[in-house]
Amino acid sequence: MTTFSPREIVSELDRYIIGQNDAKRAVAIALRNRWRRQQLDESLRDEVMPKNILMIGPTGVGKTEISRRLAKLAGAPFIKVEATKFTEVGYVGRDVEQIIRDLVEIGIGLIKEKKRLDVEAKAHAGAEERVLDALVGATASPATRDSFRKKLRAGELDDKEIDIEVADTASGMPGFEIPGMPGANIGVLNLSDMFGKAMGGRTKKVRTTVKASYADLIRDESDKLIDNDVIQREAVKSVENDGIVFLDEIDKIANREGGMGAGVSREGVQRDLLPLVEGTTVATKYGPVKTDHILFIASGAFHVSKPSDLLPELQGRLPIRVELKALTKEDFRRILTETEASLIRQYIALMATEDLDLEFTDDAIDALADVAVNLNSSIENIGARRLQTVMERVLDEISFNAPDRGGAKVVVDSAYVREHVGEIAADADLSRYIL
Ligand SMILES: Nc1ncnc2c1ncn2[C@@H]1O[C@H](COP(=O)(O)OP(=O)(O)OP(=O)(O)O)[C@@H](O)[C@H]1O
Repeated sequence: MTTFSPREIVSELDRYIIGQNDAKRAVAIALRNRWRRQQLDESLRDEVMPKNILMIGPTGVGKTEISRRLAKLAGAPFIKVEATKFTEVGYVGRDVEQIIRDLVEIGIGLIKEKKRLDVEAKAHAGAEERVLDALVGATASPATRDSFRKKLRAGELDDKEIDIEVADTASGMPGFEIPGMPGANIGVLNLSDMFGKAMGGRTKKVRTTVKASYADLIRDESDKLIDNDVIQREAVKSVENDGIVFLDEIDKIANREGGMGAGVSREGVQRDLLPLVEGTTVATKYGPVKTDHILFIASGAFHVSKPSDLLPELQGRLPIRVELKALTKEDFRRILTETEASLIRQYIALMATEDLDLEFTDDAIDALADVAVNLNSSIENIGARRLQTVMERVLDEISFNAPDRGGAKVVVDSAYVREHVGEIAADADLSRYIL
């Protein structure tokens, strides 16, 4: 849980996402509200429901990115699901609960990672002992052990091969779901957990180098140091209080009449989703999870349908509406140059690994933005995603030949950009396939 103020949250998001201020503000307030709720007395705390958000805007303009970055900032479990997935043939109503089960798995991963960091030093020490066991045997004299320890720490034994025994994470009895009863695999999995523990878990022998063995051994040792029950309890709590569900393509299920052949009707999917958004309890293999305080961010372009086509109950549960704007050429320029992990920075860094000094002139950035905007308007508007395809094409040759050109400096200017994508971009039919 972050203690950032809404202003600080927005400025954090500004590092990665250009523009879209309304959406950033809305999610910043939602996140701050969670912190505020936690400060309340228990009795009032349960009454405060999250104000879920409906993001309206064309594809590729930052809806998912804003939500994902927000979750990262908050250390919150985050999941993105396409609402249309539930209209497919073969889905049954209660499948939507799987969203929450998946979110808990994500929560478990996050908490585990956090706990692993807490016990890292101890786990590293344990791993070192096991490497020494593998090198000199568990019965070697303390003096021998110490001399090997010195060499080990000096990195002199890094490439030596050893046999180690680590937990076989792929093992365990397979859990299976009973059709029509999602979550009914609980018993089976608990059994395998129980047997796993009673038998000390299944292990496998692997031959590896000293250096490479550490990752596995540290994971193994930290798993011994962290208590699974605590992780599960904390993960459920974190999902209940901090979880964020991003429901994409909500506009595609917004049609009220749409009875659709063999698939589940769109209104049916809305009805299935409603309890989750309103607050229900979902059975997971880690115990019941209440969805009352999970934040839902629904998103869609709403080109054809309107938010008012959603079921009234669902509309009421998505009270905050924000509109995201289509990106302009200037936005594209800024996305290329100003964001923390911009494509330009990524390519420069990647080429630097080949000792190639890559540079983009200002007019090259201009040309890249220009090509992307033109393609978006002539073929299909896919928003900032267009930059990826354009950049890939422009840099294809440089990227392919980089290993042969170590030490060189390559300057990409507007002429270079036009030379490499200009022709394709001008030919609408060709660009449909290539850019
Ligand atoms: N305003 C922006 N600033 C920086 N990068 C952006 C922006 N908008 C989109 N991008 C980049 O474009 C890609 C697609 O954006 P995103 O996933 O947020 O799309 P979206 O609006 O959620 O669309 P969809 O609903 O189709 O998923 C991401 O890699 C993201 O980093």
